[in-house]
Amino acid sequence: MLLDIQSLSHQYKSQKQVNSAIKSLSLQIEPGILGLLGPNGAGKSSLMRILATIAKPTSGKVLWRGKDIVQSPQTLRRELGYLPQYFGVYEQLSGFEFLHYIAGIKALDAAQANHTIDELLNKLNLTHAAHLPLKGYSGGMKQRIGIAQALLNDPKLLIIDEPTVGLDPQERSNFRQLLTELATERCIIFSTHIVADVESIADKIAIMHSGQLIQSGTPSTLQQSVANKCWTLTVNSADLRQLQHEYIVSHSVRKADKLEVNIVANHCPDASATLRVPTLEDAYLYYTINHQPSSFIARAS
Ligand SMILES: Nc1ncnc2c1ncn2[C@@H]1O[C@H](COP(=O)(O)OP(=O)(O)OP(=O)(O)O)[C@@H](O)[C@H]1O
Repeated sequence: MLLDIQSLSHQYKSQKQVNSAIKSLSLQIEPGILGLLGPNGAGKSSLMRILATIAKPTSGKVLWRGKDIVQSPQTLRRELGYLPQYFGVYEQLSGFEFLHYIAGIKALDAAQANHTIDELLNKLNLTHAAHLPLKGYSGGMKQRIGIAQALLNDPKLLIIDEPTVGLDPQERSNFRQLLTELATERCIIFSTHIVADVESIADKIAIMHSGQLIQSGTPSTLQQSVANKCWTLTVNSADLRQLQHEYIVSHSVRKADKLEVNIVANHCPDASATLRVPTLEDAYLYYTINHQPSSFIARAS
């Protein structure tokens, strides 16, 4: 296994309080795409910063190829690409200049960097804008420059934190396609609170809530684990609010003067409700709202 997270905890301490952002989290990560899902404040970015060797854990260990990343950060950094949640660029530089600047920081060989930058600009559809200042780039183009800088050293661990924020639907779709192409023989950790971003591309999903890992598994394992809890029900529009109060409503569609509502619940919500095929969104909502212990899937399967 490439990345082994062992009982990791992280606390932010201020004069007045201690905030536990990660609580005894263990996870083993193999090559492929890991979708790290969780609501705002779940601890995803804190975990990403530790994995990127920018922050040190309060306790626990992370091993990369068997080596502790706090004791030997360089072993990981040589093979790491990181796109943080808030990625700033020097707006007056062109895409080409910016990538050269980052290649310098990463101490890459200059001739090799030239070649790699050309390749990456081409792969990320940015060749046409390579010599234009970054201040004229769209959100999607800047995000692609962010990915390009993370890929400069051909990383074996690529960490991307909420990369699709600000992208339009076409750019999101292109971005997912790109990640699928990049996923062979490397670990990609993709953090997001948007299930649709990862459900079609992730090999494995990990769900965080309140600093804890509450579930992990393949998308289909997670979906199957809620198979007997996903119901469809047709109701009057006026009943929706009450249903939302009582149940997890994952989706609703207007059908003539009625509403077809998807509900996730442990028991049948109404005699007229029928079971339906579960989605990853159902599983995500079920676990984050109910906050089940991580042994649940093992018991359910
Ligand atoms: N620098 C900090 N100082 C104090 N508390 C922090 C700091 N950074 C994060 N936190 C807290 O740690 C917890 C986890 O935050 P984190 O940003 O890791 O979550 P997240 O899942 O990435 O959420 P988001 O998607 O909103 O960024 C939250 O309660 C947050 O307020």
